[in-house]
Amino acid sequence: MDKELMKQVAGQEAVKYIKDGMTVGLGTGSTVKYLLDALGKRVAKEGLRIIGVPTSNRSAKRARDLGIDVKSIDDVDHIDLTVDGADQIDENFQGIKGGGVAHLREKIVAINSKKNIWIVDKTKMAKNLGSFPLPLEVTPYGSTHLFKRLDDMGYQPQFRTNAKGGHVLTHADNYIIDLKMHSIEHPHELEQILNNLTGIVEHGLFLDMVNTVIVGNENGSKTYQAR
Ligand SMILES: O=C(CO)[C@H](O)[C@H](O)COP(=O)(O)O
Repeated sequence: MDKELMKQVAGQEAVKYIKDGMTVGLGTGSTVKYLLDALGKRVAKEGLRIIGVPTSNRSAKRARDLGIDVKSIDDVDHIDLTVDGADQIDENFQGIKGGGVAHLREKIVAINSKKNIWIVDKTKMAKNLGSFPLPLEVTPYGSTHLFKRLDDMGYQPQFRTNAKGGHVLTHADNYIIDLKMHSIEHPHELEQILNNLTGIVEHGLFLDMVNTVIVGNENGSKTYQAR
């Protein structure tokens, strides 16, 4: 089965967790696109009434185009469930996110959700985190000094750039620095270090956050209860 099909089956499985009347956080990325397609069909066919809370302008547009009602996080009083993708998930169900530049909003939505589901294809599962570069959203102001500090700490930083060589900008017009660490042995320790570095708006370590992981594979999908 190819990767797109594995993403699709994970998205289609996740949509079963969404019930009438729920307020649902809508993640970002190519896997979430399949969730949105499946959700849009349920809204159209079954008249499912949900409010979507998108984590990116891309997901907001796609949801609206599919007839899904969307609201900003600040216009809802709770979020029942969030379904999002992930860039890498380790054997303890800790994750890296932010490959799609949306991890600040994704983390805000995730921590304000009663439940979190991640949907991935099987290539995202790993023993340890780190072979996927860890994204940091950083303030442009002082970012060259922060970069040097991260380099001195041995974290192998790299500014994320676009095709024209300019900085990739986040929703908040911040920059992204990716840490090419290859292996993250102690994610909680790294989290503490990054939390204490001024200039990092948010990092892409999502620890102890996900409840359910749905992994698309050759045979369909497998669901894990993480916590
Ligand atoms: O964190 C993210 C965006 O910031 C995405 O959830 C992550 O990059 C997964 O995307 P995809 O499903 O396209 O692989």
